[in-house]
Amino acid sequence: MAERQDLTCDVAVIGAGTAGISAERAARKAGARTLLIDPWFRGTLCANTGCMPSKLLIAAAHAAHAVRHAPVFGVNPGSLAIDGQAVMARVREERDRFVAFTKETFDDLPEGTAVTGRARFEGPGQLVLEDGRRIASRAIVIATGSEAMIPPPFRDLGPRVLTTETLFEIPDLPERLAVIGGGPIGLEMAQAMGRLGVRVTLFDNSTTLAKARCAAVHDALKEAVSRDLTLRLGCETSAEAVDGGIRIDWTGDDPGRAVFSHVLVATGRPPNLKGLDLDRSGLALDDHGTPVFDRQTMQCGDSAVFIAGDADADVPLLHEASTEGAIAGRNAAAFPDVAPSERNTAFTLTFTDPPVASVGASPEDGTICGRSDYGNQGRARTEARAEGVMSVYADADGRLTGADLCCPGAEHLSHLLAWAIESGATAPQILSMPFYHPTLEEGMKAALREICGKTSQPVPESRDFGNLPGG
Ligand SMILES: Cc1cc2nc3c(=O)[nH]c(=O)nc-3n(C[C@H](O)[C@H](O)[C@H](O)COP(=O)(O)OP(=O)(O)OC[C@H]3O[C@@H](n4cnc5c(N)ncnc54)[C@H](O)[C@@H]3O)c2cc1C
Ligand SMILES: NC(=O)c1ccc[n+]([C@@H]2O[C@H](COP(=O)([O-])OP(=O)(O)OC[C@H]3O[C@@H](n4cnc5c(N)ncnc54)[C@H](O)[C@@H]3O)[C@@H](O)[C@H]2O)c1
Repeated sequence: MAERQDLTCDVAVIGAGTAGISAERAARKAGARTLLIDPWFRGTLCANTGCMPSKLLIAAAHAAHAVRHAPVFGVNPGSLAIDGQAVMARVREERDRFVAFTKETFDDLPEGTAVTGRARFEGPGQLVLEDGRRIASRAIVIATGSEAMIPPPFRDLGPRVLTTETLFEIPDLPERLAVIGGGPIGLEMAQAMGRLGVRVTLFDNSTTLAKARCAAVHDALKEAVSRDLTLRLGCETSAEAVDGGIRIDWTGDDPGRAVFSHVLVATGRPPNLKGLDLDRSGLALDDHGTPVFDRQTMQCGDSAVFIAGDADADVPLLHEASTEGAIAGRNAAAFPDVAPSERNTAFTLTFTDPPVASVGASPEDGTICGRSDYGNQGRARTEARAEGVMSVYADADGRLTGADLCCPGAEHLSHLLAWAIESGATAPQILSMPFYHPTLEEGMKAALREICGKTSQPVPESRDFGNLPGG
């Protein structure tokens, strides 16, 4: 039998996804000898089964929608034919390119850094791989990601029940799809499938989609997605495998039953910590079994263990995984000289059409709110996509604190608002910036002026405040 080769390093990173790659890189940059441990090194969740394949499917849906919408402009492209197999083949082909890019990162690692295996805690600060090799390290970063949660009624019903681990592997578009869960995954995939000609019903046991914080934004989102799919909110579902599909029974205002060729379960992604034997780690765990940590240092208590990405269940988003990895890796290398880092303004963006975004503080009592209606906005009208709203929040001095939006261009407008909030800008300061005409950005002016009015902040005198020509 080959002799076991224990491994030694300064920083051991568990998980080679976005957070782990970033942590290893940051620790190495800080001078640490690192190990990056993963059972597969398959590339990141983002590239394989997350952000990128989902956006590829959405891109196909946009193309179908544009063709369907073209007659509004007097452009008649003829009848629309969607080749489901070609749609899915392109998703996989382009996805594989993204995966190959992320895998190139592993080729660039110094010799011996990548360790194939599954790590778990054997004791405080002690890691072991399933083949028995032990890892001696000064610090550890946990970056094991998240996994799809499948509620009991949908378990063990066979391959017709999909998660995003399997959705992008289906050879053809489903005939009739039930989507369980109206969070970002459910909404993005349900609308995309609907636009690609799939009959889609989206079920959520809550009455709020995408955890929307603003009623006007929620109404706009509901109205938009209802054009592409059937929404059933506030209902419980049960499911059974039957000939040719999965039968779903639902409760609620309009209870019923239907058979779907496929079901996509998108009911949340808890952290993937099960196999880590955290009970042996000596770390303080919360009620869900997740290590208690400081989000400015990513340190778990005062231990030499750090956590980053979806594994910490804080903000399961790509840019946060990457930032948290960098903070955790740098601090793991410097341990015990751990330094806090400023975190970015909270920001979520769901890629529906129109997109829905939340930035910064929520519309709490005492916050000033200004609103822009995009239902008649000039540039949006030229493109026959005038709909939705933007709510912008500010403190009593007119300083922007948050925003909720569901309107054309929200993907970009929400970035501008996040940057404005993070730079501490006030409504009058943003109003004195240049606004080109005709643009979707001009639509923001109404909300900003309303904030000026409500906070007695002067609208800049050198700017006209009448209605814009054309909308
Ligand atoms: C369908 C979908 C769409 C998404 N779209 C977006 C989007 O548009 N924008 C956005 O910001 N976010 C999006 N996200 C979220 C984003 O993809 C995640 O927040 C991010 O990829 C998490 O990165 P991570 O490094 O934490 O996890 P991962 O990339 O999953 O990495 C975890 C790694 O840990 C490894 N691992 C697990 N257990 C062990 C162990 N015991 N030992 C060693 N290794 C282990 C795994 O093999 C894996 O490689 C989406 C997610 C999904 C599912
Ligand atoms: N554009 C993006 O940034 C993007 C896109 C996709 C995913 N993500 C990330 O992935 C994470 C996971 O996404 P998600 O949409 O799976 O989770 P989520 O937790 O955000 O939403 C889950 C939804 O499912 C509903 N639900 C839960 N249990 C249910 C049940 N038994 N029956 C019916 N409905 C049920 C919830 O009410 C909720 O609306 C998100 O938190 C997000 O951070 C981000």
